[in-house]
Amino acid sequence: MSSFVPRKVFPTLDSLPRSYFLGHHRAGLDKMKTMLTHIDLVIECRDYRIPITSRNPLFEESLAGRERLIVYTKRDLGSEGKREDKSREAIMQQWHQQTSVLFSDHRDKSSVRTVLNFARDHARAKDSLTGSRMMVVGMPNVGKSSLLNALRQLGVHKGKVAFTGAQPGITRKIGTTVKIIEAGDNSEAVYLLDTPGVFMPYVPNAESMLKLALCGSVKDTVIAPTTLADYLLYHLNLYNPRVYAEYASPTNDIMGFLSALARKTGRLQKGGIPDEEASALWMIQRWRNGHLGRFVLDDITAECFETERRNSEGLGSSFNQAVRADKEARKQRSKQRYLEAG
Ligand SMILES: Nc1nc2c(ncn2[C@@H]2O[C@H](COP(=O)(O)OP(=O)(O)OP(=O)(O)O)[C@@H](O)[C@H]2O)c(=O)[nH]1
Repeated sequence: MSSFVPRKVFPTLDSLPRSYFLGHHRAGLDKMKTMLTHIDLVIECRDYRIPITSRNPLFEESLAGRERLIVYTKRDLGSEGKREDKSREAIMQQWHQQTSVLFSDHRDKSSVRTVLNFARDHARAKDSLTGSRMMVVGMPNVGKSSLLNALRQLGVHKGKVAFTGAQPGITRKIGTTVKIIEAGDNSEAVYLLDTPGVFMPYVPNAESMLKLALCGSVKDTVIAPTTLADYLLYHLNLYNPRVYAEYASPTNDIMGFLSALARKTGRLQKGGIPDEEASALWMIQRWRNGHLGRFVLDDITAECFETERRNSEGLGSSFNQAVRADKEARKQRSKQRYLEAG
């Protein structure tokens, strides 16, 4: 153990796909824009484990002009309830001086109550006779529907209305508004609208794509599971290699690690050959469920958010290019279909 040296950087993988902007993402975003005039508050969810990488600049461009609350979801998966969490969260608060910021774990009533109270106060301040309408937005699989269900459960004591799931793309269309707060003495009812997750048209670099994939924002078929597992192993080693002590000694060798994991967990193919791909998927799932350490993948410093924001502003033309390329590809596909139909 004392001689083990974790990798300090992960190799750049230029061949990784860097787009995942699907048809229902575009359609969802277009619809959100048309509905914006009827919305009093946009609740934007970002993943606590990748607070910088899960920021989608499209929301800034498309949903500008509405008051926004940023909720960092899945806090339980990125924090261990230690003192460092407080200082990390203080920095994250500082990033958004003009915007309110909250942190949530959909199973933790006190954090859900904080979001509910914010919504109630916002509605009271607006003082509308017809109630207040809010919209929850965010990247795929960030936890929007889970938050909506938790708010409804706590606010009006009603069961789950929105489907949730471990893979992205469960919500495909904007649903109907759901009541999360009853009308009371001092305020009208509050309604919340669930929306489909929207991915960014073009991810600025390969490492960001790995982070988004690891946190479940893209389907598990987009990046090879062994590549993703290698990226996770790199982070596990930086965090604490002892976290996987029951499966293997500290190592930077992903295939050796996956073989050991396959043998320990019985993931073997015919002839007793370790099934590395199945083991990679299992390892990723373990981490996503909080069983292989709870930590944040992005660097959290006072400056890094601003640097990232400036960088993504510089990428404006790439975003537009990606959108144009996507439009062109769709045009070509429909032309092809038309020709095939004869
Ligand atoms: N541990 C933990 N898991 C969460 C939390 N919020 C959501 N999840 C899980 O994350 C997964 C995705 O949650 P959803 O609510 O379906 O995410 P979504 O943003 O609505 O997903 P899309 O339909 O793709 O837009 C599910 O497996 C949830 O159980 C959280 O606060 N903590």
